[in-house]
Amino acid sequence: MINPHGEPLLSLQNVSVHFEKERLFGLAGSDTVHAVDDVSLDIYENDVVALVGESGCGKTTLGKTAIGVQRPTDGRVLYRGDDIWESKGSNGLFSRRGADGARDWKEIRRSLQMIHQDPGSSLNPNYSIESTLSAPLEKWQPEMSEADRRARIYGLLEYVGMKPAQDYAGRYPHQLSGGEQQRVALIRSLLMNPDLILADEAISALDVSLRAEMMELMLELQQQFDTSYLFISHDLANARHLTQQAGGRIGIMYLGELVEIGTPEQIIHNPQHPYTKVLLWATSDLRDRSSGVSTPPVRSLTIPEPTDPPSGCRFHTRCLEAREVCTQECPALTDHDGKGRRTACFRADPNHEYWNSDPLDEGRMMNERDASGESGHAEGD
Ligand SMILES: Nc1ncnc2c1ncn2[C@@H]1O[C@H](COP(=O)(O)OP(=O)(O)OP(=O)(O)O)[C@@H](O)[C@H]1O
Repeated sequence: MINPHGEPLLSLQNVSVHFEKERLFGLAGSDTVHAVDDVSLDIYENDVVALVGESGCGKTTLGKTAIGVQRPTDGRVLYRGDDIWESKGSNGLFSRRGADGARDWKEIRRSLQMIHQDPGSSLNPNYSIESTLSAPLEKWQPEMSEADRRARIYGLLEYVGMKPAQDYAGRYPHQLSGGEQQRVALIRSLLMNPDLILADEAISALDVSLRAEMMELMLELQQQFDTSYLFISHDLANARHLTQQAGGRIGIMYLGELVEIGTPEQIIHNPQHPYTKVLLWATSDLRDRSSGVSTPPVRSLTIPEPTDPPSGCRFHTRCLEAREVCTQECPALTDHDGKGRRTACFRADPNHEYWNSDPLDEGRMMNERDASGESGHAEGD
């Protein structure tokens, strides 16, 4: 899928999302949160893309922007070539198939679905499982008879291991385990016949033993329903598990930016971006124990605030490899070796002036940190 053919299903073009945040302690004015900055990403039919990064790096905001739930402050999101915000209308409240032929927003909405970390909160507690699963079929396949609908729902419940289906169909969400609720949420999304499902930390709340099972199920159902997944996780090991089997890609985010994207093979076994190496170090299942490195490969544990991202490469304040040029210039996400993987780091370019740049002036860095009051937060806060 790294060199996919055909038009992208979804194309994020230079997408930024900024939020205005009131200042604390009654201070006048607001700060701008750079939740997502200048991200471009194409997602194809039957694609699987996993976004990974530490808490607050913008994964959810980017995912919601991809499915049209969050409006970008800059850039465009195209669904099969149509700008989804033009289809949605300027106030985001109405749908239309305009004179200019813009695609119907309702069609886009159905095509881009989401499952959450907590399925309990997205399943209506007053509806039985059968009613919950009937609703999308009644809406999108109104010609289907009641008997066929029931057969379809029972068939899927059995397929995901909820047997006897008749018993489960009559239950209410609170009568299911977390894993069962998540399977129902997945089936409900799939019954909308979507092109893409945003799975935002969809397996994080499950017991470790159930996570692999849920990922297998997602992949099996992907084949049946012909859908793509945008999978959000803070866990690189889960992202690898899912993308490896699906021939997908892992995208690494740092402070609102996509800093590296490639196949799981490229990201796990040959990472180019220093931040990807930090994530690998922090993932006990993937850490290279033979390296004997017992401390994280970073200069500083402090993660800068998204209201005040560092100049140049945003990772330079923590990067062990940073040089002076990294404090001034922002590296573009680039395919440096023509193998499809893109990295936003000067070190991936053997001809970049980085290699002649001076080492970082530690004294100046310290002064800058002091001057800014070291406003960031430490990893794990
Ligand atoms: N509606 C909002 N208003 C203001 N700031 C927001 C809003 N939504 C998100 N943010 C901020 O944007 C940044 C990115 O948040 P986001 O939830 O996208 O990150 P994330 O990587 O998904 O984090 P997590 O893994 O903790 O869910 C954070 O600093 C967050 O506080």
